[in-house]
Amino acid sequence: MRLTLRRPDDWHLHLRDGAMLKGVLPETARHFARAIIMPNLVPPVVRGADALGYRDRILSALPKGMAFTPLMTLYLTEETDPEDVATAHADGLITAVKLYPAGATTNSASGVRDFDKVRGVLEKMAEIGLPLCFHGEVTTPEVDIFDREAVFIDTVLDPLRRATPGLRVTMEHITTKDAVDYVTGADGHIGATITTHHLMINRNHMLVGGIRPHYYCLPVVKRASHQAALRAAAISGNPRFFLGTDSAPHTDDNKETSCGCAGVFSASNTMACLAHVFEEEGALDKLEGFASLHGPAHYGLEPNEGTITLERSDDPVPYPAKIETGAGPVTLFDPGHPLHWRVLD
Ligand SMILES: NC(=O)N[C@@H](CC(=O)O)C(=O)O
Ligand SMILES: [Zn+2]
Ligand SMILES: [Zn+2]
Repeated sequence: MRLTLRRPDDWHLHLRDGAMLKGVLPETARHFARAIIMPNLVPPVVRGADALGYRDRILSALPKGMAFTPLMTLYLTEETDPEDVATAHADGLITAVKLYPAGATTNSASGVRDFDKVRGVLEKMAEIGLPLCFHGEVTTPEVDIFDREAVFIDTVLDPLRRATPGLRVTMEHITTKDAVDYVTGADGHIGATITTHHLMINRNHMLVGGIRPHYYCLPVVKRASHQAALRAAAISGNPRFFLGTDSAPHTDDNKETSCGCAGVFSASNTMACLAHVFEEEGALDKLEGFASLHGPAHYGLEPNEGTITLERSDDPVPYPAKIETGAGPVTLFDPGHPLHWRVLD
């Protein structure tokens, strides 16, 4: 069986920099035409000039003959200048601004502690129609890590949206039924990305029978009922839900250790995984909307002209356990069962 789709985009991607960038970029560019590039480098991509430099480094790292458009973002800090953001937007340099609550995830130390301090930037963004992407978890020490997304919705997101009418928002890598329900029911311009791995695993996969560091990411995978809600949203055809892989490479050294980094690297086999999920759900006809159409519509862009074709075989399709990068080996997401789909060249 074959399935042809508009060429997909990845609306949440970490490419890092230097040797890691060189190693992981082809894995995404092989299947995806565009991606929203996360700005959580060290130091982060804060000003328009930083985004310009980073975009150049990405394009220089792209192997000859591959086509790929990085859609750049700025990392919101309490010092971000609304005018710098507006200029970067007017120059066509950035597609969104990314909000990390300080301390919520990998390289988020320069993020926002006091939301009043970014009010001016958010108002400017609402005025010029520039979307805000955010990592939606509170960092309050007393709040259980499995509850941090749901508490963020009630205590940060909803008040922030009410205080900034017209702000276009993307809730990144949603992991709960609470988020699905909020995004489904909210007024105004709102969308949510869902990762490949949150559709395929829940916390039992990470913790039963041994701890699997390559399944550890943030927001952490939740119980099976939340996974089911994410699957239902992904196959619903609701244009508010679309693919953001959150493919987030860390070297094996940094994952397989007593205090491992958060992040799942899934760029290479994401499309095979998604075909598996949508087939399992009897919803292969909804995959194109999720991976290729809803994201561009949310960001006000045209879908890609090109296509990719997926092919199903009865025999499992092999894929590498890890990729070698100049920064070290990076383990690829393994859903824990065979995959039968491949993207044809
Ligand atoms: N998702 C993750 O677990 N990690 C991401 C950061 C993020 O997207 O929160 C990373 O940069 O490694
Ligand atoms: Zn995040
Ligand atoms: Zn991410």
